[in-house]
Amino acid sequence: MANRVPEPNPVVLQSDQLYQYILETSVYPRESEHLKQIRDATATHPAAFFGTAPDAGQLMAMLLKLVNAKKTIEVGVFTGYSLLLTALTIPDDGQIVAIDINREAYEIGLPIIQKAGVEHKIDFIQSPALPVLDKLLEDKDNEGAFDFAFVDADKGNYLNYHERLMKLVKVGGLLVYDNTLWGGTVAKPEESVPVYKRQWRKATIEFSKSITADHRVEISHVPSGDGVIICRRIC
Ligand SMILES: C[S@@+](CC[C@H](N)C(=O)[O-])C[C@H]1O[C@@H](n2cnc3c(N)ncnc32)[C@H](O)[C@@H]1O
Ligand SMILES: O=c1cc(-c2ccc(O)cc2)oc2c(O)c(O)ccc12
Repeated sequence: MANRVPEPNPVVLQSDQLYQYILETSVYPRESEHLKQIRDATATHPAAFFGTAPDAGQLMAMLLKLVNAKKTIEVGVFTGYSLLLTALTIPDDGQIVAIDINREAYEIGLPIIQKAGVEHKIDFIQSPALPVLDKLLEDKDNEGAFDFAFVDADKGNYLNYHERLMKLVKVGGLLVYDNTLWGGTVAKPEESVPVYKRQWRKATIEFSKSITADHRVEISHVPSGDGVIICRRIC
């Protein structure tokens, strides 16, 4: 049913119809039943727009497969769309450290994650993410121990997350950041952007600039969903 409700085009594709075309021809037909259920369960949430865009999710699943990700970190879980897709994609003995300040939203998706039979792969930690990442780094065994990280939380902290994740993710591993086009506002004059969106717009532009200047990673900035920056750690 949720497939039939037009999704807002989070970015500046040529038209909403084009975004709908991508979803209906390439994304929804391949989306697992349990992921659909999480979208349905989230649809009436006042912050339903928080959920990772299904097209960006499909890209993420492809990346997880390409690097044979087994051990991952997720910062920003909400109701669990990106978390469930990660859990469905990594092997049965894979492991996800999933961090969010809000457990209430996670509990909306949790029964679906349980039905999907992948809860055993998830270590959900209710906390601000920075202290959790710092705690992980206190154990030297965690350095380079992760294959993949996905960040979809407070945009002002992306660079702080990046510095820590660069130590936790192995050379050759991927760090993926969501909302890097911030609804297309990054390319608009500040005055034309609603005031409430300006702070995250500025943080997003600064993050993007810093990542481009960071030669420890190869990057690709993809206009999928609300924009995704993919970083591959090279040293
Ligand atoms: C956009 S939502 C994540 C969406 C999720 N990836 C999905 O697919 O549904 C952002 C989440 O980040 C969480 N968050 C915000 N600030 C945080 C912080 N400092 N540490 C951990 N989580 C945080 C919020 O509680 C919220 O659930
Ligand atoms: O509208 C939003 C807002 C956020 C957001 C802002 C501040 C935080 O501390 C966490 C999250 O994230 C969003 C998001 O990830 C998305 O895909 C769409 C909209 C928003």
